[in-house]
Amino acid sequence: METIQTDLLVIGAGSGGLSVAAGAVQMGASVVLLEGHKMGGDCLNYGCVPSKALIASAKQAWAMGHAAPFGVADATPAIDYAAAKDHVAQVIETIAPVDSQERFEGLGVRVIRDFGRFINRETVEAGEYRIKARRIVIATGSSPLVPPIPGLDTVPYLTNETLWDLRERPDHLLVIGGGPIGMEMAQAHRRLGCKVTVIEGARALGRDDPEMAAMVLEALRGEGIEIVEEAPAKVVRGKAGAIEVETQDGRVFAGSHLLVAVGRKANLDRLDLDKAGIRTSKTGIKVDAGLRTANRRVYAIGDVAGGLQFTHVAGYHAGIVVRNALFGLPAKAQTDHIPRATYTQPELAQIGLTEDEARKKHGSAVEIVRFDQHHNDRAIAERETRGRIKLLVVKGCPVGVSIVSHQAGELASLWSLVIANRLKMSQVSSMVSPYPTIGELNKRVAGAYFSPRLFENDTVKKVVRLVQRWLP
Ligand SMILES: Cc1cc2nc3c(=O)[nH]c(=O)nc-3n(C[C@H](O)[C@H](O)[C@H](O)COP(=O)(O)OP(=O)(O)OC[C@H]3O[C@@H](n4cnc5c(N)ncnc54)[C@H](O)[C@@H]3O)c2cc1C
Ligand SMILES: NC(=O)c1ccc[n+]([C@@H]2O[C@H](COP(=O)([O-])OP(=O)(O)OC[C@H]3O[C@@H](n4cnc5c(N)ncnc54)[C@H](O)[C@@H]3O)[C@@H](O)[C@H]2O)c1
Repeated sequence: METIQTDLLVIGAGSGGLSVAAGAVQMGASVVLLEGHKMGGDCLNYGCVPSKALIASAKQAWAMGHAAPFGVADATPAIDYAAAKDHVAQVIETIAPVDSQERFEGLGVRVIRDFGRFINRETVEAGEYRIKARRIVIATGSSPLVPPIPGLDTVPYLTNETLWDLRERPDHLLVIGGGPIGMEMAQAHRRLGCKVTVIEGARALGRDDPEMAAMVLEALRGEGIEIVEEAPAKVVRGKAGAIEVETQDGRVFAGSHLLVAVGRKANLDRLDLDKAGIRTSKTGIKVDAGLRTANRRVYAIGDVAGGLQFTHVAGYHAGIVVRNALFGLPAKAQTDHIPRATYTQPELAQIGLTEDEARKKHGSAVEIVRFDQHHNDRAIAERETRGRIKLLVVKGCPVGVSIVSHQAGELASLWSLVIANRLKMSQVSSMVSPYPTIGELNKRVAGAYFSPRLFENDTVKKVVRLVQRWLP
């Protein structure tokens, strides 16, 4: 067994771990990176990248069938599901070099392709190596949660780890779980010609503002997706090609394939965390605001830290840990300004607080401003008029923004900047957006905030009349 001494040991080469390793090594630290499975982790291999690639195929198919209003005859797309999966594989292959072992070794990181487990508070073993590190970052991510639904273990089912290898197009895809994974994959498959039924135990897109989620759900139902809510799956039965899901209210839904998308579980099992004095909760590793675990030498970031589970959050955590572990700076992870988007069409984005959360925190001080996308000229030109921005403002500063738009994810970044820097609405309204862009929506909602203050204000009117009298 070889013993290695290093400044920083990173366990897991996914979105979070790769960002820490790249940042730390380029700032002069010696870095060892462990990866037991695929470089790039969930996002590249089983998550964001393949899902967005399949959504892109589905969008092409949809556009072909809905071109007539633009003066281009509709065509029935000849969908080759296996070829769409080839597209998915090519997209992964194109991005993979950025996350590869070769690239990281080129940066000076020592990459070990094995699973790591703690043997004491400062040492981890991986295969033939024993690594002793000044600081350790756990970035082992999460895996699909497979719920203990009776019968599930007797039928073939898909998760986000196996869906990408499926070559035959499902006739009828049943999806258990109406969260982001379930809804994104439901629409992609519907547009690729499958029947789709989503079985959701509570409210579909339930983490989002109900008013905004309802707009997306209406659009998805309009495309022919059956979305059954308040119907927890109780029993699963059947065989390949003929699967049934019975819900708690006794209804039975039959389909050819089943996708299970009911959330995630943190990857803790292989780590032997008790040997390092690291504590866990139901959702993952317990960390403080600086992402430090109960063992002060060890940090946990990304999905395994049990909070928000997004690639950009793992990347943000990486920046916090680099500041803490390398420079000893007391950086803290905030959540106020973290955006998220679900890439259905229309997309659904949230930055900061939802209306419910804002009312709980700020009570009657919350002002709500809405601006609908059908007033946006570019949206009208592109026939993408479904959408709304809903802005929550407290004492002149935005505290939350919910967006439904075909470009909601693109519109979100501005509001992250605004909330992160506690900018005021007056500063947002000083921005000029090029015409005609969907981005004008951000400016127009700021305008909608000021309109009543300016146009329905007697004092303003008196001042204008007075000034006009004196002007030459
Ligand atoms: C279908 C799907 C779609 C998604 N879409 C989006 C999206 O559009 N936008 C977005 O922001 N997020 C999205 N996510 C979430 C995103 O993929 C995760 O939040 C992100 O990958 C988390 O990064 P991470 O570094 O914490 O973990 P991961 O990327 O999962 O990386 C963890 C790595 O650690 C390795 N590992 C585990 N245990 C050990 C061990 N003991 N030793 C060594 N290595 C180990 C694993 O093999 C893995 O490679 C999606 C997720 C799914 C499932
Ligand atoms: N666009 C994105 O950024 C994106 C896309 C996909 C996934 N993700 C990340 O991955 C995480 C996991 O996504 P997810 O959709 O699997 O999880 P989720 O926890 O967001 O949603 C799971 C849904 O399954 C339902 N459910 C649970 N048990 C059920 C049962 N027995 N029967 C019926 N419904 C049941 C829950 O009520 C919930 O609505 C997300 O929270 C997000 O962090 C992000």
